[in-house]
Amino acid sequence: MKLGVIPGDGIGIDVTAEALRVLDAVVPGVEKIEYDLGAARYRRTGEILPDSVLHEVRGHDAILLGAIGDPSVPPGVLERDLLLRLRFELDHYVNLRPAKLYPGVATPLTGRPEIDFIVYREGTEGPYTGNGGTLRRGTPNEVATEVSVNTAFGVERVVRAAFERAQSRPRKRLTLVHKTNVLKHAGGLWQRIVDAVSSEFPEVTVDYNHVDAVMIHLVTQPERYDVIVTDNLFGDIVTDLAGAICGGIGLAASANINPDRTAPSMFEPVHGSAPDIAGQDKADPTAAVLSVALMLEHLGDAEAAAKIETVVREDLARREPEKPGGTREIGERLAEAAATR
Ligand SMILES: NC(=O)C1=CN([C@@H]2O[C@H](COP(=O)(O)OP(=O)(O)OC[C@H]3O[C@@H](n4cnc5c(N)ncnc54)[C@H](O)[C@@H]3O)[C@@H](O)[C@H]2O)C=CC1
Ligand SMILES: CC(C)CC(=O)C(=O)O
Repeated sequence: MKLGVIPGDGIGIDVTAEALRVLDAVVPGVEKIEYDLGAARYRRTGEILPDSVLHEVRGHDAILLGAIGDPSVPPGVLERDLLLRLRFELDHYVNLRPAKLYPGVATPLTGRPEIDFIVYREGTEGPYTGNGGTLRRGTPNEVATEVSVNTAFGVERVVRAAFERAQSRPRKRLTLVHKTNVLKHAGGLWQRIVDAVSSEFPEVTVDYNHVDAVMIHLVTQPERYDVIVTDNLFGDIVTDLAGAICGGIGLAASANINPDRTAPSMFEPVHGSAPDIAGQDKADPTAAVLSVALMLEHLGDAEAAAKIETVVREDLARREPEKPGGTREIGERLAEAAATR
């Protein structure tokens, strides 16, 4: 396996080191090429993602990414031209984000809700494409537009992938999340495509929730969800809340998948670069470690993926909520447990 590694910025660097420690313990000998991309390179050279690097990255079996974004760089520059460019150029149209409450993990919700759902977030369209513009900038009459791009092709392929996943899960339930009561053009397209594709999956129960209602249901009845399919922006927001109810954003893993395998898929935690705790041994590396498990599963090594998930599950069950350990300590614990399994 040839792995491209982009630690990126802030805690991306901290958690990636621990994710690789665990990978090495489970699958020794993986060839890793590390890329110096992110704020440091940008400050030093002005480069964000040179075409030559993008070309090289394409040749890997998978990419492991930490996080992108740094306060020393104007907001969005690296996020758009590095992270989103990778997702778009490598056609990561499924952003798969599992939300699972592991036994023993404290949730801010009352009781012991059952939480085990997966979000299929469209990854190449929506309002993240940069379409739009500004008129009369800096004047009282300034106009700003941010266009949400939704193509029938792009929506259908992620909807189909979500149905296939729902079909394979015991509950076989798929929820479209959108805002069709207001966003009639894009929402209408999503709804029509879900309706059309549903006829191919008669065993899957389909329903629909407005995204604002999902914010309520995730807190009051998270067990109602099995597979959620939604657009790029709604999926980004829904999965931060999903992380928070499952014990914290430091546990939330994510996979940017190119299901057609025309380019490598990219695995990264849901969280960002967290400059407030970067370099302080405070970041929980578990999300990055679980992202490695998603990567191994995608690459066909289900046994190694299951081993990582088991080790994480056992560690979470034993962790003291007030003293989970530092970034390195958690990484070492997980790697040691994985190596001796
Ligand atoms: N995929 C990516 O690379 C993403 C990058 N970003 C970028 O990251 C930077 C910071 O963004 P924020 O909005 O602050 O989001 P963030 O996810 O970096 O941090 C939000 C809060 O969660 C905490 N947190 C995050 N990860 C944690 C971990 N592993 N362990 C413990 N606590 C953790 C942080 O300390 C902070 O209080 C920005 O530049 C943003 O654009 C944001 C989200 C995703
Ligand atoms: C471009 C990213 C900063 C957006 C984000 O939060 C994400 O997609 O995970």
